[in-house]
Amino acid sequence: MNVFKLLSRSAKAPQSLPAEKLPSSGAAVNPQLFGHDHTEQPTTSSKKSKKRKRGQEPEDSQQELPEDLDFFNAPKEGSKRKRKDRKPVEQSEAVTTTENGTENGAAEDQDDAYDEDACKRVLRSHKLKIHVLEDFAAQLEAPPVKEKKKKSKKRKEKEEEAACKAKKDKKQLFPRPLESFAQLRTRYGISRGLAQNIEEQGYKLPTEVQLGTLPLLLGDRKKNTETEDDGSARFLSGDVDLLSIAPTGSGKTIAFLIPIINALLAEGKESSTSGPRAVIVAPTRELASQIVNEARKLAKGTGIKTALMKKGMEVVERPEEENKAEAPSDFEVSDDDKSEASGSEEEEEKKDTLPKKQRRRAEMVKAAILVATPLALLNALRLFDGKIAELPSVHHLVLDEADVLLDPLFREQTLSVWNACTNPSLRVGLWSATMGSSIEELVLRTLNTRWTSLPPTTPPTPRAPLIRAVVGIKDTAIPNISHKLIYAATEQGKLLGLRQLLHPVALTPSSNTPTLRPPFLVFTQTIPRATALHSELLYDIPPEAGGSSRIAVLHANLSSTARSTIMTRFRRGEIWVLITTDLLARGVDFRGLNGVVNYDVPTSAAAYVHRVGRTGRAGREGGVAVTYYTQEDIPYVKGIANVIRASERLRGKKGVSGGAQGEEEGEIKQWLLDALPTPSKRDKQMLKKRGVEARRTVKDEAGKNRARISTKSGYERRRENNLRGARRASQRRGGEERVEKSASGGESEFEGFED
Ligand SMILES: Nc1ncnc2c1ncn2[C@@H]1O[C@H](COP(=O)(O)OP(=O)(O)OP(=O)(O)O)[C@@H](O)[C@H]1O
Repeated sequence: MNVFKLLSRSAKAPQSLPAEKLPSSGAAVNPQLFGHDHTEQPTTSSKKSKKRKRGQEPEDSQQELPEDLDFFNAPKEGSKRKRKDRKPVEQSEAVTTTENGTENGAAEDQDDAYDEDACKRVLRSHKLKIHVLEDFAAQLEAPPVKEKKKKSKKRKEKEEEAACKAKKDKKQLFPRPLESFAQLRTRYGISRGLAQNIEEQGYKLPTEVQLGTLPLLLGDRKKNTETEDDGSARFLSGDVDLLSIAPTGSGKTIAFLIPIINALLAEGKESSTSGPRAVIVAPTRELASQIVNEARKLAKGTGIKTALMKKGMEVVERPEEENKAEAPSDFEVSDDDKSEASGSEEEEEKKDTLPKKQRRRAEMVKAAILVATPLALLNALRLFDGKIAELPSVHHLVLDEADVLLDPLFREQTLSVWNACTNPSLRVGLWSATMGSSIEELVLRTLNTRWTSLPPTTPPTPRAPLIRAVVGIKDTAIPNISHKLIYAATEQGKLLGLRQLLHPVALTPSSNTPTLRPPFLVFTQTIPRATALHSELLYDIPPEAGGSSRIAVLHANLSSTARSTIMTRFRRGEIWVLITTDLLARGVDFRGLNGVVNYDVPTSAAAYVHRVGRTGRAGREGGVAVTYYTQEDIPYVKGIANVIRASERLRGKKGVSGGAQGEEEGEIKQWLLDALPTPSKRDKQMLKKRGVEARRTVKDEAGKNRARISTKSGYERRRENNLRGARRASQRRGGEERVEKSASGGESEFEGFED
């Protein structure tokens, strides 16, 4: 008897969730994950907030919300400025208005009520920790002197001492948290156009990562002018490099886009012609195009353009000879690419009237913000002689999903892009929901190398500090979803389990299977497994419910058009079940996704965090993450079980330390954690690199990659194989007979036409 099977059977049947609590039923009243009350009521140093536990309804949730909190509802008549009436905001005007002060000044009066204790309390309640990274603090205390001579022993010792000291007094910062998006204009003086766009997007209450990092990146003007400076003013000037680790779906995208768009607007029109001024790198095309959409919405009407890097676009001027060699006569930029390249529709219209030959040259990116995958950008930067062209115009570099971009898989490409951004005042932002310490070290090393290789300036330019902001517990899944870790024993068991999820019977409260309503994502380890699972499940959805059109597969081997069509259909709700690989594990935002199924276990704890983070976005409750594991996966499941337990601890479940009595019971019991083996470091590395060995793709006789996912037993499959073999053999025999006949006087074979 298998102990895992026995024990997982004993688990309590999960209760079905009320319909209104599903992610697909709409946006959450509050997008924050922790410490809601501090932002619901303006906090002052004298007021203490009452904490509400996650999952518990706010007292007034049934009542009508105050207007400033009712931001997810349709705008009431007359409450919103009409788009048509809005004049495009001139960049210069935006800056002038900003400099002249606030539009209504309403939030300014609250500023004085906030003292440092209040800041500390709010940041703590939102589980937000902000530090200046140690090495940097040490170096700021003793700025690096570029030495020609070898360091003396004494000097080395001194430096080590300074580093130790800095480590001890690790500098924690307490910037004034952003209470509402309205404060972006009143306190941080962002441009009016940008503020209007934020308002039109319905964003009012900032999430944890936004309330902590926006003040850091926009620069707290007030703090800088205060005389009683405790030394933190230089870190709050806005001129910082940032490492931000915040839960999935917590709104990191707008947290890095708002400061960039604002800075570009402040720079003015003059610099708009000299190449991209901000580069955002993302690991997949899907994520990159999502960022482009977000940026375009935020920068609408401001004159700031955003482009998605595509094949055939250029970011640097090439010598004439290279252009000739690089533009083959049959090359033409697709209509789609063209509009992305310049971002201006009028320009595109003009170009369409040009003779075809003139349009054949690669499109030059004119947008101020360029979003790209590392490889696409690197290809565009690669010169004829193999060298990488420089991008000195870039002042802002963002690595979204920084840990995967700096992982060995993308590392070389990402670092090449980073090093191509040669502007000495380049500010870098690294964002992700997970960040290993080795990645942090790599970031520090890279920044150090870049700093020491800069030519000396007079007067010396102060080094920008590297600040790290962490929301919640690092590398943990979001607390607002429920996790099911199910032992399925075999591959067939997993398929049966998934079929139960697809079958409407699974939705009844009495059912012993998890409740999972479409739309949901199903993750597999490899592309062949995703396609095999798709063919197996293709006819599982009844025709009355839409049949095979409701289920689709998305992976990197599909054309980009097919990929974007599937994404659009899934977002529209036409596809209910999307089978995919880790291609969609990171960053992609499907707001109303009800669940995630890990059909194959993720290859690391971080991969689990990102995969399951596709549901429960922006504080939505009711998302479910189902993970099946088989006998082969047992050596690797402990990491995932630990992540689930930590997430349940954040949620406050019973049976998990920190959980209160009377709360729901946690999914991961102590006996399971005790029973699961701890994988070695090497095992973990191998798993990350190769996945579960038993699930790796095998090549069939025809040399094609095949993955077998089927409910058929081994006996049935053998019988079918034998039959197929017999049929092939008889066909071969028939063919040989025909050849023999033709050789002995039959029609001669066709041997081509004579000249
Ligand atoms: N302040 C806010 N209020 C309400 N919704 C928000 C807010 N900020 C962001 N959102 C929404 O939250 C969703 C998730 O945002 P986003 O994709 O930026 O998350 P993320 O932190 O980058 O997630 P991931 O780690 O998965 O990449 C988006 O639909 C976005 O529109």
